[in-house]
Amino acid sequence: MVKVGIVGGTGYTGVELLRLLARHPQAELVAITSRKEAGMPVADMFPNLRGHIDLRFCDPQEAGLDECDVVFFATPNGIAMQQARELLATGVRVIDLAADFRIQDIEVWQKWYGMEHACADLVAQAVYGLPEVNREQIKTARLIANPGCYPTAVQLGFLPLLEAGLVDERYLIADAKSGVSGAGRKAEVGALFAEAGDNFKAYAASGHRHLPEISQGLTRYAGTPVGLTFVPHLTPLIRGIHATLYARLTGEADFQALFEQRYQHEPFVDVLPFGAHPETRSVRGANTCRIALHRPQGGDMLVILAAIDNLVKGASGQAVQNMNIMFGLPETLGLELIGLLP
Ligand SMILES: NC(=O)C1=CN([C@@H]2O[C@H](COP(=O)(O)OP(=O)(O)OC[C@H]3O[C@@H](n4cnc5c(N)ncnc54)[C@H](OP(=O)(O)O)[C@@H]3O)[C@@H](O)[C@H]2O)C=CC1
Ligand SMILES: CC(=O)N[C@@H](CCC(=O)OP(=O)(O)O)C(=O)O
Repeated sequence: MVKVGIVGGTGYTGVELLRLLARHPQAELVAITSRKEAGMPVADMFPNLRGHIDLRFCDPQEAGLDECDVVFFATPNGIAMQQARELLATGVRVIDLAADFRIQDIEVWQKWYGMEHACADLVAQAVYGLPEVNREQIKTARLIANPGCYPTAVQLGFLPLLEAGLVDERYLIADAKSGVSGAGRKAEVGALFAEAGDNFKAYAASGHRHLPEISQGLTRYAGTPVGLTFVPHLTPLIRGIHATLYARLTGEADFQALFEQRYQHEPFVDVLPFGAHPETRSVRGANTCRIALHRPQGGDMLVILAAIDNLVKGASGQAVQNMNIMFGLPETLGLELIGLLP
């Protein structure tokens, strides 16, 4: 059994980790932290976990995290980087769901995240936890930078085209929409029902902190710097990300076959028939990314549609997928979930 600790058990990614790990046949939850709720039974806060988890939240300082095999940080940006070194030194493996270890260029990270990095040297050791590109490195990783939600959908959508060198990498467009749970569980006016319900808007159109993360990945797959326009939107959904991606073609190929072959052995990427429209509800609660291709009017633009659940393949499901790979477990263990439709 893999002994698991979770720092930040009361946020949306934290409770999603709990939902997945409670039923995971090889995971034993030993510590779940919350500073504000220390002492409270987990199932009192999250009634869906009644009968599945009988632990109480505990303070991070008293959690005994160094006795775990792996610790997930489901905390705001800037927390894992303060504790990772100590945990790694005691042999604990770390999976950070925040962005502390995602960007290799520390100056770029500091600019976008507005803080000084506490352990820049560890960033070089971290493996970016997108199994579809880094599976081999994840197997032996001690520190995983779990990808952001938008970056997961956008990178999986562009990946086969950039690897094949069939699009103009200077003018990529990612038009992405997220549900409100992407903003986390903290109280925020913009996430109130009366603000986000029955409304639709773009935000951070001039620059979102996921831009450097996505660009870093796409540049690697293309083998040359990419030009990306990324505009996120807030939709009145609770869960889900839908990305509409645009790329100008520079060569001809059977694009459908290209995507199907690239993802044929990937358990969590589903390439739909050409011309289909993936829906967020088809992946709600599932660790799946559904992708479909379109070529409007047979022109030279390829449109890729990608849908994920931001809390599952976009966060906690992917984190458990990474744990499975790190501990030599079947990659799909505890993750064979079907989307909740309707
Ligand atoms: N929501 C999403 O769709 C996605 C989120 N992420 C990332 O995952 C991380 C968690 O997100 P989310 O669950 O939405 O966040 P929330 O804001 O909902 O939850 C944050 C959790 O962290 C704990 N926490 C806050 N500050 C500290 C601290 N200083 N030390 C220890 N624990 C702390 C909180 O509990 P307490 O204050 O009681 O200790 C709480 O349990 C974030 O970095 C986010 O960017 C990544 C992909 C998708
Ligand atoms: C809808 C919404 O607000 N989404 C969040 C992104 C989700 C996320 O948590 O990503 P990180 O892990 O990289 O922080 C945002 O745009 O800030």
